[in-house]
Amino acid sequence: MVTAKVWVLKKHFEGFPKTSDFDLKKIELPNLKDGELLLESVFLSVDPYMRPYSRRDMKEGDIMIGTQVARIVESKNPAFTVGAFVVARSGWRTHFISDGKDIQLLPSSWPESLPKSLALGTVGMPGLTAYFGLLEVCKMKPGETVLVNAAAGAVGSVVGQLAKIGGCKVVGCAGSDDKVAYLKKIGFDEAFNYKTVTSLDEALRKASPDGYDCFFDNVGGEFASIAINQMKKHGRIAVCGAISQYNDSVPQKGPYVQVPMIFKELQMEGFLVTRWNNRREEGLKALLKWVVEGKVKCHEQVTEGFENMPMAFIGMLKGENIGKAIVKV
Ligand SMILES: NC(=O)C1=CN([C@@H]2O[C@H](COP(=O)(O)OP(=O)(O)OC[C@H]3O[C@@H](n4cnc5c(N)ncnc54)[C@H](OP(=O)(O)O)[C@@H]3O)[C@@H](O)[C@H]2O)C=CC1
Ligand SMILES: CCCCCCC/C=C/C=O
Repeated sequence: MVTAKVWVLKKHFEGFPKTSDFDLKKIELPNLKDGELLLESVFLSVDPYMRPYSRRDMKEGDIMIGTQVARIVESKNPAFTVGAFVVARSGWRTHFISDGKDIQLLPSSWPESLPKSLALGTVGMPGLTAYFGLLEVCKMKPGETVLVNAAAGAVGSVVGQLAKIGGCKVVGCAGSDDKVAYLKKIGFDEAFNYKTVTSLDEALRKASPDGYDCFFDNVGGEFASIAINQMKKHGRIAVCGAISQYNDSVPQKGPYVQVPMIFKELQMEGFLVTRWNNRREEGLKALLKWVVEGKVKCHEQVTEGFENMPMAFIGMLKGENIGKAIVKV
């Protein structure tokens, strides 16, 4: 008999999440039936989507949603061997049972030297978000200028590096000087701290006086309202996230997008990475290749200990992470 530790949503978040909104519980797992596997989480992901999705999909008392890299510790399913690593969407749990249908083995070409936690970041859902958002929504072309915010995070840092690989000029904004230094280190052409500039409008203009062809928006709100005015004619905006609004109790008011959209003839498209689930293999293969070749650099903010999951989640929402926020069990 195995005892799993799980984090449940004790109370729906009101405004910014608090550690008291979570409860740590223990669950006894039953013995395996034929066809089942017992898995042990090794790395867990904390992601912004957990904040809006908790309100949409969860009720109080549910186990927190989320993804992990897990090791198979027992198998009664001939398709899965003990010791193999998988990506699962089993929520905030140390151990769980699967029938093998809802898990994905790490690609067989995964190098032994590469941290398996990258399957939750650059070579996982956030990397795929950058890949499909840039290629399919922004439709970036060589020679164009790409703007990305939350640029030092899991998605943003990949967006900037893929745009460089694609022959673009890249401007990134982030919320600390350390993050700005990181962006320059990984090849962004221009980067600035949006929290310390005197005028966001001026900083965006200085970074690209001709404006922007593509805007990969992870933040929404006021930032997006200002940036939209600096799009070039026929520019494309990929509305990926709106993290500046996820913790609002009262919805933010405009300014509104219609006038710049009309006069600049912009395209603005929201998307979910799951739209390209049928091209997941293609995206992961490309991302893994770039990482192995050293063309895409990865950084992780690793919090040690399953008991620190809520703290890691809250820290990520506050902007404490450079690169992907991960919890190591
Ligand atoms: N559409 C889709 O399918 C997907 C969308 N997303 C979205 O992409 C965005 C980035 O996700 P991800 O890369 O995982 O997260 P990050 O690793 O970028 O972490 C979140 C970052 O957001 C920034 N941030 C937090 N609050 C604010 C705020 N009020 N204003 C501006 N910036 C803020 C912080 O960076 P800083 O210090 O720079 O402020 C923080 O580090 C999120 O909006 C997320 O919801 C993610 C995956 C899939
Ligand atoms: C458990 C994986 C779910 C991935 C969906 C991500 C969509 C994100 C939207 C905003 O953050």
